[in-house]
Amino acid sequence: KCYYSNPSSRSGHRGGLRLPPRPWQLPVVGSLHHLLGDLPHRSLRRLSRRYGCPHLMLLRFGELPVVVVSSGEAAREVMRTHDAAFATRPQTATVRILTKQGQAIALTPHGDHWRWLRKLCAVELLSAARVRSFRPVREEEAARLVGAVAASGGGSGNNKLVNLSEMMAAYVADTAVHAIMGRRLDDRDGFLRYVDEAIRVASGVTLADLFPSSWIAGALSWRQAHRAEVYRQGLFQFLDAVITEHMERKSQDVLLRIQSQGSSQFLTMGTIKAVVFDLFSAGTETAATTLQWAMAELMRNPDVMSRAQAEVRGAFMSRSKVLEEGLSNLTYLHWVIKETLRLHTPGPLLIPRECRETCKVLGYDVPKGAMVLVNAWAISRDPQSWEEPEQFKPERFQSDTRDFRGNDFEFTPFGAGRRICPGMSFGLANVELALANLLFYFDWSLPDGILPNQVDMTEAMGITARRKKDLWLRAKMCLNLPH
Ligand code: HEM
Repeated sequence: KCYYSNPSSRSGHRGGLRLPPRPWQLPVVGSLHHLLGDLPHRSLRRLSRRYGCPHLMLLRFGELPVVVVSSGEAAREVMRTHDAAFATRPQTATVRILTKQGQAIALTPHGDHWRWLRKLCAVELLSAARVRSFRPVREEEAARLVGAVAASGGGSGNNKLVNLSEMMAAYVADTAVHAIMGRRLDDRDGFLRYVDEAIRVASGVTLADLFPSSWIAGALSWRQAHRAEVYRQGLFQFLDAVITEHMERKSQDVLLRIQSQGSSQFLTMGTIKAVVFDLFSAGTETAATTLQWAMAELMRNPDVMSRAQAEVRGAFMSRSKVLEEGLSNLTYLHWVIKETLRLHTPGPLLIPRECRETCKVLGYDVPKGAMVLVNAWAISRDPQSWEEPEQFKPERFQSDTRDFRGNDFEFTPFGAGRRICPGMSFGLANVELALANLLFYFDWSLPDGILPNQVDMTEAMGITARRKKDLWLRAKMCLNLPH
């Protein structure tokens, strides 16, 4: 225990700063050993509880200071009170390689380029009017999802197991691409492989990031850098083909229209590709993950499934199909989605931020340059803020008016402040329509021999909280498909 700092020195004053408390550290690696063996958001919650750091905790990954935010109170300070000071993103070596040819939005530092693209999202790409205009695309893709489930085992009389995870991921990818580019991709599976790889590559931290002062670490990082470079080149070739074909068809796509008018210095061809991929990837993984957990929770909680299904069928039975304009009346389904986002926050640590200037948070100094991780997953399961936090109970929202739109800091699956997700309405519209359709047309059951409380809820290793195993279910069609 020779490296254990005694409790009184754990929130030390150093260089005139009152730093947040920290668990014991090892020389060189700092706090990294604390994260071994479990998912990052789970390890960080365990650490903050064990070492009595309920709000803020200071870690060190190699030489890099990392501040972890674990309470709604501290999240409010970071994403509202001092939002401007925390509105930039760390530029790791991998991020620099990935954004060499064009900066998009999610990983881009705070500044004019990012501000301009956010405005473009708010006004053009993801505005409420634009999201409404995608309705025919969503309805077409939701009908295809229902058709695909019926064809692969859910048709009447047929009751085969279907890989619902795979089908929902395909639906979400097709909807995002179809809406943004005007049609589906021929090579959707190739695209999904790039998204998968993007999340793995972008979340990688190299030795050079951990030990910026060491040339040896820099030299040893070449292999990771090379892998990121090869990935970037492959991705841009793929996007070249997609965008060239798109331009040849002269689609009136917003990004290309603005670029052809030369109305901004920021919108180079490299930026267009990067933004298109940012929107595809940010919109695909998160919404697919939400749908997969929602269906898994419904299977684990048959009473919730019955109530949600009764609501959807009651609302649409007379019209024999699900219509988007009726979705806003489905209060219970909306609670189911909220509860899914609370328990299974798709980005459990949001996207890392960086402190731009030393800043006082709840009496502690967060040093300039520190990476800041908001553990939104732990905060939305915090027993100080939520009753029975580990239980899936959509009814809690009957009396609890907290929402995920960035004003309730105990519940921020879309982040908050300047960096809040600009695709929230688009993502939710995709999730709601698909879920309503799946519950309307089919009765669902588990594979033989599996009881509701045995549904596997293991999360996969990584920075997103996706399911480790695909969800295989039996679908029995209850209503005829509309012609
Ligand atoms: C259920 C669906 C979704 C969830 C849970 C989600 C969640 C998030 C989160 C947690 C962040 C980081 C916020 C922060 O750092 O404070 C984010 C950022 C972002 N999201 Fe989403 N997202 C979803 C859907 C979408 C969709 C459909 C799109 C676009 C098509 C999108 C585009 C983006 C972009 C561009 C950013 C970066 C914003 C910036 O850095 O300024 N997201 N999202």
